Amino acid sequence: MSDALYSPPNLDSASAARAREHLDSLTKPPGSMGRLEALVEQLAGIRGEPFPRVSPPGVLVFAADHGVAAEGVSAFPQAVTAQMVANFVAGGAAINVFARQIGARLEVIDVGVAAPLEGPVVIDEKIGPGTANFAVEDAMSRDQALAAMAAGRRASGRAVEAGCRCLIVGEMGIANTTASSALLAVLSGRPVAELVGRGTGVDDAGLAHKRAVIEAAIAARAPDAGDPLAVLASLGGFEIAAMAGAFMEGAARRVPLLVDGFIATVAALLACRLVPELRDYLIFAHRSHEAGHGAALAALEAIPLLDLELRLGEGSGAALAFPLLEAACRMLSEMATFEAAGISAGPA
Ligand SMILES: O=C(O)c1ccc[n+]([C@@H]2O[C@H](COP(=O)([O-])O)[C@@H](O)[C@H]2O)c1
Ligand SMILES: Cc1cc2nc[nH]c2cc1C
Repeated sequence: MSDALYSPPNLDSASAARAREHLDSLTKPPGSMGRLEALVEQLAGIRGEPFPRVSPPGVLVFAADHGVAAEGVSAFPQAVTAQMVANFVAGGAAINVFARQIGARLEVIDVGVAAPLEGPVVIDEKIGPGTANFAVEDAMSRDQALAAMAAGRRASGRAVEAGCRCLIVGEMGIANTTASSALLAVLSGRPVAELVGRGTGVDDAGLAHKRAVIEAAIAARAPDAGDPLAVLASLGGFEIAAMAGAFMEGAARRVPLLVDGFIATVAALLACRLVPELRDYLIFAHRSHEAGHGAALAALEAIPLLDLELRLGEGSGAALAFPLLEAACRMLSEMATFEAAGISAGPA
C-alpha cells in the first residue's frame, strides 16, 4: 500500500459496546429507537468515545469542471460550475443555508474549475482547468488523480484541526453525473443503461445521448476495473478524486463521514476500493433521485438515512441528515435511565 492510501484505525469496539449497553438502560423499550441506535454505536466506535459528539460539523464542497461537458451531456453549461462557486462565496446556495442551520464550518475547494476564481472562502487547490474530455482521452494522469486526492486529504485535515467532529462531503461540477456513471459502470460491472440518469435534468434524447457517450468512452478508455486509480484517471473528475481523499483522511482522523448524493457515493465507492477499511466510517445521508444511486449504494451495502428525492449535490442532502446524527448522540447522553427515572425496566 502506498503512503497515499494508508488505512484508518479499526473502530473502537469497547466504546461501541459501552454505548450499546447504555442505550439499553435508557427509558425506552430496547431497540425502539430503531436505526438511530446502530448509528450512535457506529459513532461511538468511530470517535472512540462511549458518548460521542458530532458537533460542530464541517462541510467540504469540492468544485471542478469536466472536459466531457463538451459532448453536451448536461442540461446546464460548464460556466455554471464557476457561477455556483461564486454563489457559495456569496452565501446564497442551498448548502450555505443548511450549513448555517447546523452551525457548520464550510469550505469550498477549487480542485479544477475551468474559470479563474477568487473569494475568501475558496481554497485554491486547482489541479488544472477541468479534466480532459474522456470521450477522447483519459480524463487525467495518475499523478493528477493522486494530487487531487491529496488536496481532499488536506481539506479534511484542516476541518478536523479547526475542531470539526463530523465531515459532510459534497461537490459541484457540471457533467459530473456523466463521470460518476462511467466510474460506477466500470467499478460495479453493471450496464451503463441501468446507471445513467438525468443529472441536472436532460430530456429523453439527452439521456440517450449521455448513455451513448459513456458507453463509447468506456469501450475506448477500457481501464482495468481491478485498478481503481486507473479507472479514476481514465473516467473520473478532480472533485471525485478529492472527495475520495477527504474520506481517507477523515477516517484516519476518526471522524464520521456523512456521504451526500450520487457523485459523493461513487467517490466513496472508489475510496473503499482503494482502502476497504474506510467503509466503517461512512454514513450515507440520503437516496438521491439520480438513477444510478441505488446501484452505488448497493455496491457499498449501504442503507441511507433519508429518501427525499433530492438531486442537488453540494453536500446539501448530507447537511439535511446531520441533525439525525446530533439527535442520536443527544439521545445517548441526555435521556434518563430506567433507574434514575424510577421506571420498571423488566417484563410485567
Ligand atoms: O448529488 C446528487 O445525487 C446529484 C444528482 C444530480 C445532479 N447533481 C449535481 O448536478 C451537477 C451534475 O449534473 P450534470 O447533469 O451536469 O451531470 C453537479 O453539480 C452535481 O452536484 C447532484
Ligand atoms: C444551478 C445549479 C446548482 C447546483 N448545485 C450543485 N449542482 C448544481 C447544478 C446547477 C445547474
